[in-house]
Amino acid sequence: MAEMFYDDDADLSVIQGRHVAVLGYGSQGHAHALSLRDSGVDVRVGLPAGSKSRAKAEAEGLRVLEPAEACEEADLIVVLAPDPAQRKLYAEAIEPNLVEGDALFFGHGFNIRFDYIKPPAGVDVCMVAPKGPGHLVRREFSEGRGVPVLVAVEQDASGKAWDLALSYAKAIGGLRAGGIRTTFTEETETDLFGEQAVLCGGASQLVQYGFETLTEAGYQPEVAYFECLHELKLIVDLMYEGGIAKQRWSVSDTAEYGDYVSGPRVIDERVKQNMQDVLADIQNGTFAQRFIDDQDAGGPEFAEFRKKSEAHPIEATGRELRKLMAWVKSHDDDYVEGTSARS
Ligand SMILES: NC(=O)C1=CN([C@@H]2O[C@H](COP(=O)(O)OP(=O)(O)OC[C@H]3O[C@@H](n4cnc5c(N)ncnc54)[C@H](OP(=O)(O)O)[C@@H]3O)[C@@H](O)[C@H]2O)C=CC1
Ligand SMILES: CC[C@](O)(C(C)=O)C(=O)O
Ligand SMILES: [Mg+2]
Ligand SMILES: [Mg+2]
Repeated sequence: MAEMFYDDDADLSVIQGRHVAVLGYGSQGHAHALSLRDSGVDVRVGLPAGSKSRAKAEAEGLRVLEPAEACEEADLIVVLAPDPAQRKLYAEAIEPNLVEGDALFFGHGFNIRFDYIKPPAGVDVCMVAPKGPGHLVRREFSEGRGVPVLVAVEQDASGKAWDLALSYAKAIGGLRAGGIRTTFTEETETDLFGEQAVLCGGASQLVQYGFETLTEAGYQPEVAYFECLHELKLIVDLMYEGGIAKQRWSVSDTAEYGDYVSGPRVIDERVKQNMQDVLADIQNGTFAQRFIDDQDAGGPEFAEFRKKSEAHPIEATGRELRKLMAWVKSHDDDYVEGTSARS
């Protein structure tokens, strides 16, 4: 059984006694910076001079400094820039400003797990990794709820790193939903697996294949969109509330019987073998190497993938239909319809 932690297990005053630099103000960065601030923590944001995010952070009343300046002022640095940017950010802005007694925090273990960052002794190295997108981490916190977190200590130089990590997790609302004690390795490998095989890669491919199968058979794209994408949220909401059992409780017996007959036909044992192959590539570093090599070359493969996916016909159909459903709207003012890139 996992070791679980809730609000009563953590002392907020621990993180309230620190000076925090949040590096990056994107999906996770804005959520952590604003929720730490709202929890009474001294926060500054570190962003490069020409950063597009500067105006957003300043509009929220946050102090924004260059990353190196923010790190120099702080005794706790949380690295929430994109994973492939972290190695250079660490070498240029973080490492020169780390002193004994400081703490280095991450929202995901990628750079520690794959050895792109090697922190010095004398520094606590911790992770508070939300199990949800940053925009939801902030939305849930603001509404008095929270997104679960995985918490890990890689290096306990102070002897108090665990209490510090738990206090941080409480300050961003993670312990309202529950924190699980883990390791950087377990978090990194399971997170990469989940997003590739199930949550993002698996689900997106399933939806696109469903849409293609119906439209290529001559059915209307709008019907295919409602069936394969729009309704998926409503079905997943039931799973979120009560597991797969509750979803099966609510759908018709026809759907439930079809689920048992055709689910394993569509997602057969070869899919499980594919998942095992994906997991092996994560564990042996093949995926990390491919991603970082592409990013180091300016991301040509990434840009090609993104362009192809944005051009899939399901996106255009969905854009038109969502305009007609006033209640289906983006909660995020800075989201630009039709793009995967963050503005
Ligand atoms: N996205 C998510 O929901 C989740 C992310 N994580 C982890 O959190 C971390 C952050 O990911 P995510 O929030 O998606 O990142 P984003 O892509 O949203 O981060 C972009 C932000 O980082 C800034 N940035 C880019 N380069 C630098 C730099 N060199 N120095 C400082 N700031 C920089 C960007 O500035 P500009 O505006 O100028 O581009 C922007 O503010 C990663 O480790 C990720 O794996 C963990 C759980 C979920
Ligand atoms: C599912 C994708 C994720 O792992 C997340 C939101 O938890 C990410 O890296 O963004
Ligand atoms: Mg994740
Ligand atoms: Mg992830």
